[in-house]
Amino acid sequence: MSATLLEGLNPEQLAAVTLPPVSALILAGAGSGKTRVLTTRIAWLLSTGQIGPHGVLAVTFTNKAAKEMLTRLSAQLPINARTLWIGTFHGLCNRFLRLHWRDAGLPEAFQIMDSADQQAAVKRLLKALNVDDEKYPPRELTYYINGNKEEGLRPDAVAAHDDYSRMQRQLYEEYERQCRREGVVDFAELLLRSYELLRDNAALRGHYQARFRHILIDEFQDTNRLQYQWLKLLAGKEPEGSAAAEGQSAAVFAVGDDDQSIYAFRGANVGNMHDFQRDFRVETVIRLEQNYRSHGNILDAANALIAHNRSRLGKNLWTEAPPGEPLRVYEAASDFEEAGFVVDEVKQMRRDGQSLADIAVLYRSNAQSRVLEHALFQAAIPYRVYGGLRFFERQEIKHALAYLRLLANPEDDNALLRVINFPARGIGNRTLELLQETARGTGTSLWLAACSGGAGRSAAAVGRFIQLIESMRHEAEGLRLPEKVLLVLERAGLLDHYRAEKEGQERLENLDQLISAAATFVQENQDDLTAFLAHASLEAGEHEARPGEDALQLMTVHAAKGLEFHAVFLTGLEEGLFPHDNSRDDPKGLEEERRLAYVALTRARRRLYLSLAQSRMLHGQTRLSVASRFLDEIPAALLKWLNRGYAPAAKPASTLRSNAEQEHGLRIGQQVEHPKFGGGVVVAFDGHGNNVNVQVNFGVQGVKWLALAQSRLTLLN
Ligand SMILES: Nc1ncnc2c1ncn2[C@@H]1O[C@H](COP(=O)(O)OP(=O)(O)OP(=O)(O)O)[C@@H](O)[C@H]1O
Ligand SMILES: [Mg+2]
Repeated sequence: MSATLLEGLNPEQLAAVTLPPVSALILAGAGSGKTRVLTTRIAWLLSTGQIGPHGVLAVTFTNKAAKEMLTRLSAQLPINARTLWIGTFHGLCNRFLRLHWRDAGLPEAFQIMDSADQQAAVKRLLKALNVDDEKYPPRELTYYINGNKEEGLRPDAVAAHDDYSRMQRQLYEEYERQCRREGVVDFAELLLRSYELLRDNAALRGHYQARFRHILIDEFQDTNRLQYQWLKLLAGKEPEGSAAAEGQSAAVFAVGDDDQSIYAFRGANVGNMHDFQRDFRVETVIRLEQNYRSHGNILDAANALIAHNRSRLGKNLWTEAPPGEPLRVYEAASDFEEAGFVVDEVKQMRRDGQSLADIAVLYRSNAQSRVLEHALFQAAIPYRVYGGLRFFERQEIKHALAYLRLLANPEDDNALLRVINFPARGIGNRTLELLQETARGTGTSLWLAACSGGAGRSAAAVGRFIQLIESMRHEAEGLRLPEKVLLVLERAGLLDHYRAEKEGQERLENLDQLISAAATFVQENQDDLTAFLAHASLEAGEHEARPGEDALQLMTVHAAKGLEFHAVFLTGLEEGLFPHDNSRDDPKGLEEERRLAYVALTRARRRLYLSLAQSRMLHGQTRLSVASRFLDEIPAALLKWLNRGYAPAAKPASTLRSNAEQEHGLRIGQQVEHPKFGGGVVVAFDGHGNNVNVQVNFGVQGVKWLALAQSRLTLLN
């Protein structure tokens, strides 16, 4: 059995798969067979009877990778896949805590909070304690809590040197109390709690150390400190100096590529690769240098790109495969045209018999998917957004659409239920039940029930919500569709809400894309809210790939790690987008962006498209952009420009531009300052010359039309 398992492996791979039970590091570039070696080693250990399924623990980076590994193993071997501990760090910790909830001090049915839940919990806490959330912004506090947990620090171990940090520490403590009371754990807690349980419970630790004799970890370069500490405990390397643990530690088989470390921004510590060699006295470091995935030109491009990074462990990848075709570069006039290009090429490949599932469209930021999805929708090409949601299914988009639906029709119960308490305004479940009862009793909508004052104790809060919707409806009259969208985002408090969230940046970018979607809709169709809402529902559901249906794969570059496809489109290769604005001025950040680009290029087996757009719609407006430096870092001989130097579109795609914009630099979404009304955002303007009128949303001060010449407005950005 093991002979066929090992067939086709190259000598280094074979050596790695059949290593004796010692700790080892497999350091190798993309597509060199790391994941394959890891899976094959598990199969080899099992099939040669060196260990039973219960003795293996393997960590993957995604749930999908875990599932694939399990499927492959149970196809190869007569084993019950469920006995194998294969999963992500979070998945494995969850499994561990479910088994030992009592020892871990958790309720049996503890619930897991995702990051949005956690943020909401922190906000609730601040409110309950009457803490000023401007002084202690929820986002910052959540970051503080998670950061400490990832360092393994409980409140009593956190250093605090002034009043502010003492308060933070106290809030951390209160937050923990609240979680305990409610029986919930956040992501960081899953890990920390598992770690502490192993650390403090000698019997359990002994049991698991004796059990898991082989621990294997894929994508080791992206583990964080706490994950590494947890591994050390599990493998019997902790506590330090404990003689009992020495000599019987598990064999840890770590597989990684420093060039693909792309989660430093979330605390991943590539230094773990170095520490691992020291802590586990690793004597065997195996390098795999043959790439089996990509054609030569693709590999050469990736190698050349990553060579621009300074901090590397250094390795060189080669392939026996032929050079193949050059990389195809397409410079589009606009993001719409870029999407059109992707659609045309996908159609052609489909005609040539290529399955859609083996084609991936990659982008740096989630919000970029909107334009691509729109083009695919129009071309009726089924697609799936991998590792994320389709644009119109994203939480923030659904919230914004629900407000818009209420503007169009306040008696839309679903929309009302979605946002009556989002952002939180103190309207609880009991109030909603009461409203629903009233509505049922009188056979009316929730809106009418709410208007009739049937809201019990929270009547005032409900009243304010009704007022909010009414005033938005009033203000929206006569506004253009994209302006209506912006008005809703501002007035309903969605922008403020997500600005305060730790991971809110991506959601803000998506909301921004909703304004752009509205602007496009007006251009292509009509300026009508109801029609736009219908369009959004259709696009959300219509061409959704059915389970099992062949579908194009859309995803962020982060989500593509470890995967491979026949053909890959890497889109949006523009300065500011990729490399991302956030990292351009920071050399470390730039190197991480380059590693990310390296991950993207190395996903392709045979065909790689690189595309960029000279203009892109942001905030409902067209912005011009410059080609990404990464394109210059790939040798020109490997690139085939399909249309170099394409002239920008003669007319900007946005209809929001007007004379005023040129003369006064005004634009929708612009921040302004007024001596009397304070800070505001431009929502509309018209007229020209000396007669420009501008409409500004001053938040609590209301939305006002001002004559620009006399307004004493300062334009801020
Ligand atoms: N010895 C081999 N012979 C033929 N194909 C191989 C061999 N080793 C690996 N492959 C194939 O090469 C491709 C890349 O392998 P794999 O995904 O394991 O690489 P990896 O190093 O894990 O890549 P990444 O760094 O992107 O995660 C897969 O299709 C795999 O089946
Ligand atoms: Mg891999």
